[in-house]
Amino acid sequence: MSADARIGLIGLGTMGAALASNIAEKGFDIAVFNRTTQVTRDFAAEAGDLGPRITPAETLEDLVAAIARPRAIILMVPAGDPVDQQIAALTPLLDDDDLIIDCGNANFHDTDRRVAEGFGPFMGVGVSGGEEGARHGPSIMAGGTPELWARVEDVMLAIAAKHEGDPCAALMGPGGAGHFVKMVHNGIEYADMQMIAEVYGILRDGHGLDADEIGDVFDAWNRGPLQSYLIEISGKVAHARDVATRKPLLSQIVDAAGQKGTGRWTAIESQHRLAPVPAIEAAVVARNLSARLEERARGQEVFGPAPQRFDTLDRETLERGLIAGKVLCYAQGFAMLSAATRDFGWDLPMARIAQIWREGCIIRSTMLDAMASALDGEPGVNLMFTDHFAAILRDTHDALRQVVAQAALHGHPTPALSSGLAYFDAMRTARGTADMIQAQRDFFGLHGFVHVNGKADQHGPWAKAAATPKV
Ligand SMILES: NC(=O)C1=CN([C@@H]2O[C@H](COP(=O)(O)OP(=O)(O)OC[C@H]3O[C@@H](n4cnc5c(N)ncnc54)[C@H](OP(=O)(O)O)[C@@H]3O)[C@@H](O)[C@H]2O)C=CC1
Ligand SMILES: O=C(CO)[C@H](O)[C@H](O)COP(=O)(O)O
Repeated sequence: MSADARIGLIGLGTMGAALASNIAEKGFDIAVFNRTTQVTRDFAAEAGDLGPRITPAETLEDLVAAIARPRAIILMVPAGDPVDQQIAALTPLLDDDDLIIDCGNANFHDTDRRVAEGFGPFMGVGVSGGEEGARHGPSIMAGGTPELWARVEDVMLAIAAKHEGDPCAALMGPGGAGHFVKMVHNGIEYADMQMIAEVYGILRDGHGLDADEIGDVFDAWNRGPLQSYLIEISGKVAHARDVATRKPLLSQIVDAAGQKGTGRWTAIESQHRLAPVPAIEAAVVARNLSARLEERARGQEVFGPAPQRFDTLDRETLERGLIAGKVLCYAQGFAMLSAATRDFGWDLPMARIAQIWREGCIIRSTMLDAMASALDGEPGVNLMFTDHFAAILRDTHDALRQVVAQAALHGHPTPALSSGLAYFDAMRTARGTADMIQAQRDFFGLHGFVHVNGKADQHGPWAKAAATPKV
């Protein structure tokens, strides 16, 4: 076997097979390996014109032998133990300077740990865009040193999606930075999807539209300010038919959402970073709640069905409410990235992140161009406060309020939209209600508070009595 492949790839599943084909199509020779050998054989057999650029390997030894030194090997296997298992199996076969690149959705803490373990050069790279993105151009969020990035940058830029010729691939920072950015990307994805699902519920159960009519609404919105991949595919799925029954496909799908963890990790990590992302948290909770099918059915028996028909919201208000919600999803996500820059000593390229999300990834949206511009001069700013998005929110927050209020009055759960609105209102309330929290904490625990006169560690009149030991 000649050792001339530019790169290797392990894991020919949905993403790995597409990524390997993309790499070969861009002119790089690639060696591939899959745990189940038949998958490797089938992949090679179906490679067509790309066949000459693909070396199928049936053992890890053959894979390693087929790659030019210093080697670079992509892992595209499920996050967690499979990655550690592959690293353990590969490491004894590799030279000291061979590079392993985990392109799956790893938890960034695992990526940091793997780098710290020092088994050899290692990068954690977030790849977004699903199968189609991986095949024809994903958005790539790389983590690692500039030296390691330089070794694979040509491949990554070649296979990435392009926005007006600009590759949607960049180095985010060291260690787990790439996987952190991908995690937050997925958090925004969860919140955006949940808001769309909530509006879908209002159109279906509130306005009584059928699936095709709902599809038409999303199609129309995709020609306006909401234009984005998720709105586009929402229109397509609404129009789709179930192959077996010819009924609208949506009506044949059990409404229990799956999840692999990235949204949950975003919500958990946001708490550690003290970076509020309530719309993302609400979206994770909504997925968890959706899975409680039996309890929800019981609740309907006990209380009667919640969502009622209503016609007190017009389509334009719904669209404008969703625009406000969408801006708030991204604002929360970018604020979390900003907190990570602060906490981890990273220098996440905020504007560049918005740029590389403009194509290829699941949360691509026409809004990202303006987000990139807004973050360019002021990377740490909350997008809510930038001229462009403040103007949009001034124009649309009332619509979001109408959507949330009307939905609540008519029994439609809108956790993500409601959380987005509460975030907006909290973030524009200079004098909130935490004075009560601080006084309560001081009352029962003598935790102290800051007085408005500037003095810290102050106590209420109860302090002396509370401090006196009981006899
Ligand atoms: N699907 C998507 O839209 C996206 C997925 N990702 C991430 O990409 C990664 C791969 O996902 P995807 O392609 O969808 O997954 P698939 O389930 O389609 O494929 C998984 C691949 O990993 C291999 N594999 C599974 N377990 C092991 C193991 N213990 N050791 C070695 N190989 C193993 C499988 O081999 P075998 O054939 O033997 O089972 C298969 O090739 C995940 O981290 C996922 O989160 C990232 C972006 C988008
Ligand atoms: O990373 C992705 C897209 O960006 C994957 O599609 C991921 O699997 C989506 O997350 P989940 O399965 O939790 O919905």
